[in-house]
Amino acid sequence: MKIFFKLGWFFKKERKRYLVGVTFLALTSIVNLVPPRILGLMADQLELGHISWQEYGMLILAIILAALLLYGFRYFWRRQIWGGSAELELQLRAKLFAHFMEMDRTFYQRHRTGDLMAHATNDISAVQEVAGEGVLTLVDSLIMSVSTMVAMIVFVDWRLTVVALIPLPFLAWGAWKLGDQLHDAFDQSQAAFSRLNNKTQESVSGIKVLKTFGQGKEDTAAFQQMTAETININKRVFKWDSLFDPLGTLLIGLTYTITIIYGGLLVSNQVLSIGQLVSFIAYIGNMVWPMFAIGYLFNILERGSASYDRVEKLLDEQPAITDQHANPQLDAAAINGDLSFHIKSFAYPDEPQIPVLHGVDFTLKTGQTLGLVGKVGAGKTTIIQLLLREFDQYEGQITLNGHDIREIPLNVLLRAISYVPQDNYLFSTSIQKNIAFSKVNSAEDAVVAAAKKSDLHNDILQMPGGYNTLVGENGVSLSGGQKQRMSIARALLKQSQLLILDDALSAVDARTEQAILQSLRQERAGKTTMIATHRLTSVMKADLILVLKDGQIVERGTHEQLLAQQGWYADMWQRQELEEKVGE
Ligand SMILES: Nc1ncnc2c1ncn2[C@@H]1O[C@H](COP(=O)(O)OP(=O)(O)OP(=O)(O)O)[C@@H](O)[C@H]1O
Repeated sequence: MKIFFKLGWFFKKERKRYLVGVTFLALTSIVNLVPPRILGLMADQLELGHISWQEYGMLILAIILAALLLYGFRYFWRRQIWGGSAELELQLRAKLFAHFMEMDRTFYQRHRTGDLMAHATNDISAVQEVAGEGVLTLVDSLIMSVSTMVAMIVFVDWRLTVVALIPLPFLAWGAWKLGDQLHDAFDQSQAAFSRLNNKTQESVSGIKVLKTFGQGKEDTAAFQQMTAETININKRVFKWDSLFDPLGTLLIGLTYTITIIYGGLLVSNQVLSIGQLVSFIAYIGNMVWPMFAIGYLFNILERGSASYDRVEKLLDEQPAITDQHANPQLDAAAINGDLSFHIKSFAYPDEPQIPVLHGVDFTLKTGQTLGLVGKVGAGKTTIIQLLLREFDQYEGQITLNGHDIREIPLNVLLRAISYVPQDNYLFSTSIQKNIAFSKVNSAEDAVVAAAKKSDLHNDILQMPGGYNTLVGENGVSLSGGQKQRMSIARALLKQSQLLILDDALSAVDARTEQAILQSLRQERAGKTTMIATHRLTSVMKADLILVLKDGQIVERGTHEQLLAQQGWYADMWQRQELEEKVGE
């Protein structure tokens, strides 16, 4: 029952809807008492043998009228209560999705995609059932059982009612015991479902890798094992359910037996008429559903409660990156490309004892280009991530136009930056929409211009539907180089103060790279650009090049200055030049 309190905020908000729904539900239960009473009256009249056709017709008419009323009442409560549960589903889903959007990347490192999907689907459905089926079952069974009991006492006999309903408390006891076990079992079952979801998601996403490594059989076996484990956990739920259902049947049977023995005795002693006994037996029929409903209700409520706890736990997680220190006065006009970066030390939150950056200091003026080079794992992407505010807990300060980036509202900061990451993501939609994603409602001309600047236009024209070709999961596959250039087109369309390319040209050939860099230089004149790369030709024209090693700047200068220093850069330059020549 706790779940009704947990969902108090929702029922309060939707109280009008639920009041109307519950009223019609109560009317339904009360009208349900009429047919058994009429049956009893008919039986009495038949026994006495003096029922007229007219009386008979009136009674049948009353039953038809009751049936029609029941139809109308059921329609109204269904509309209200099912509508309420759909509303809860909508609100919870919207809340969860907004939360997902707000969370930073550490949240996505803690929770896997399949797990989050399980929360957004299975758990929310279980909670939604509480507001629909749960409310219905609780109210209906309560009103129906109480009103039936009153009808049994008023229209038939209080002694028969007390004796016949003796088995009921045992059922309540069974349901209470069941509830205890179910909460725990459902919690484990939902967690197992999350794990299974994760496994499915990972296997489907990684299907190409699985197949190329010939791991299909092994993965299928691992999946089967996980499914078996999930089913075993679910069996605990079935076990408790299976123990309860036969108990209900047994106790109902007992009620009928008691009624026939004791009710028969009362009829033969002329305390009751045959008609009253017929009504009573029909009333027991009305009690069957509420009796079973207890177990069913506990099932819905415990399941909903376990799922709601899981959803709440997720919603309670706070993003580490917030606008807590933001100055709302700072808007896009306050930001330019003057960047200063002073990081004394930074470590990733999951490995706080290992500093990844130390003593990284540099400044860039609007319009300048920065090159970040260095070995794999040197810290290039980490520098970019700090600028994008993916992590905040560093010692030092990063400023844009003199404002600490933590004081710039996050949406203003991110709008001022175009970022081309190492791994590209394509949405399942057209090429046009994939490019225009960075600036929705862009004119077609602007999209084409961005594609031309990133040397993608001719490739697109050769695709079956041109700019309308579908890409992503449901569409054609693009080559690695095409994906990278699409990502660059996206970033260029945004025309922001700062453009960051993180190893964004690694999959294109040297000639294409130079063509793109050339158009970038024209496009980005007067704006700041950062290029992290392994290919030194990408940064040779940069105003400042930083060579990173183990999170520290080991060399800095222009291309010519670095060549003159005869260090890692000069060495790498020679090697890459040689490789190029050998390649040719
Ligand atoms: N999320 C993370 N949590 C913990 N450590 C991380 C995380 N991301 C990166 N690292 C570590 O930080 C160091 C710097 O990584 P980073 O990705 O910045 O290097 P990089 O120079 O961009 O490398 P690459 O050229 O391969 O892209 C590496 O040792 C890496 O293992």
